Amino acid sequence: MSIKVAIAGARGRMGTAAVKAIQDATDMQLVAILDYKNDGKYLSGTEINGDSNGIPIFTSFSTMNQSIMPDVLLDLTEPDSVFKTVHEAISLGIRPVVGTSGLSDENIKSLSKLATNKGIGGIIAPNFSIGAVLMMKFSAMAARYLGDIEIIELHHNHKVDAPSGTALKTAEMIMKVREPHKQGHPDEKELIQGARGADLDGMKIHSVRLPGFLAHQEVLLGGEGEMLTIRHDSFDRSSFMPGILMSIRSVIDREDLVYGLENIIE
Ligand SMILES: NC(=O)C1=CN([C@@H]2O[C@H](COP(=O)(O)OP(=O)(O)OC[C@H]3O[C@@H](n4cnc5c(N)ncnc54)[C@H](OP(=O)(O)O)[C@@H]3O)[C@@H](O)[C@H]2O)C=CC1
Ligand SMILES: O=C(O)C1=N[C@H](C(=O)O)C[C@H](O)C1
Repeated sequence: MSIKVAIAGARGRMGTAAVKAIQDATDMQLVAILDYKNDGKYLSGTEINGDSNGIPIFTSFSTMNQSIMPDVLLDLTEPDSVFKTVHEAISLGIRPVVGTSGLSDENIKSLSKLATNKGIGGIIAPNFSIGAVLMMKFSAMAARYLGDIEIIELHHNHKVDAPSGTALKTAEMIMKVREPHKQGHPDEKELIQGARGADLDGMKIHSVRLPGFLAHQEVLLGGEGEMLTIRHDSFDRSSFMPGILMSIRSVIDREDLVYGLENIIE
C-alpha cells in the first residue's frame, strides 16, 4: 500500500525538489499540497495551473475531504508557520516529517509530547543529508578530545533564520560531551558587537550568508599546535532527498517523534 503524503511549501526551493522525489517514489503518493496561497488550484508537476489531474491545493487540513487525508505531512516552509501546521497535523493523526528550521526547543518538546500522546511517529530533521549527519556525529566524537570549538555555517542569502538548524543541532550534540568554558582570551573585547559570533556555553557559531552558497558547515576543533576541521557541503538539494524519503517511510512505523535524522539511520 502506498504512503499518502501532503507537502507544505511545495512552491519553494526544497518543496519543488521534494514534489519530484515523492512522485518518483513507487511506494508513495502525493495527495495534497498545503499552501496559504492558491486554494482550489492544482499543482501539476511543479507548476500551479488549472489542470484538474494535478495535485489539489488546500489552505488547511480542515478543507480537505476525508478521502484525501494524508498519512504523512512533509513541512518545508518557514519558521513562522511550521509549528501551527505541524501541531494541527499531529492532532489529526497525520505523521509529520519536518525539514523547516527555526523551531524552538520548547516547540520541539511540545510537538513531541503531542505525538507521544497520540501514539504516532514523526521526525524533525534539521538536516536530511546523510553527509551532514555524519559531520555532526564526527564533530561530537572529536569534541570529547578537542573542546575549543567554533562552528562556521555558510548558506545562500535567501535563508531567513540564523544560525542554521544544522549548526544548532551540531552545537547541541557537542554540548552533551563538552564541558562549558569560555574560549579565546579571558579578557577579550568585541570592538564591533557580534565580532566573536553567537555564544553557546562558550563555544562560538558564525553564520555566513552569500549568493553562491547552498548549505555548508565547518566545525573547527582547536588544540595546542593543531586543528581538526570537519566540513560538509551540500552542492545540490538532491542531497536532502534520500533522507526525506527515508523519514517518510520511518514515521509510518514509529509511535514517537524524534529530533534528528541520526535517530532513524541504522
Ligand atoms: N532539513 C533539511 O535538510 C533542510 C531544511 N531546509 C529548510 O526548509 C525550509 C524551506 O527552505 P527553502 O525551500 O529553501 O525555502 P523557500 O523560501 O524556497 O520555500 C518555502 C516555501 O514555503 C511557502 N510557505 C510559507 N508559509 C507557508 C505556509 N503557511 N503554508 C504553505 N507554504 C508556505 C513559501 O511561500 P511564499 O514564498 O509565497 O511565502 C515558499 O514557497 C527552511 O526552513 C530551510 O531552513 C532547507 C534545506 C534542507
Ligand atoms: O535553508 C537552507 O537552505 C537549509 N536549512 C537547513 C538548516 O537550517 O540547517 C538545512 C540545510 O543547512 C539547508
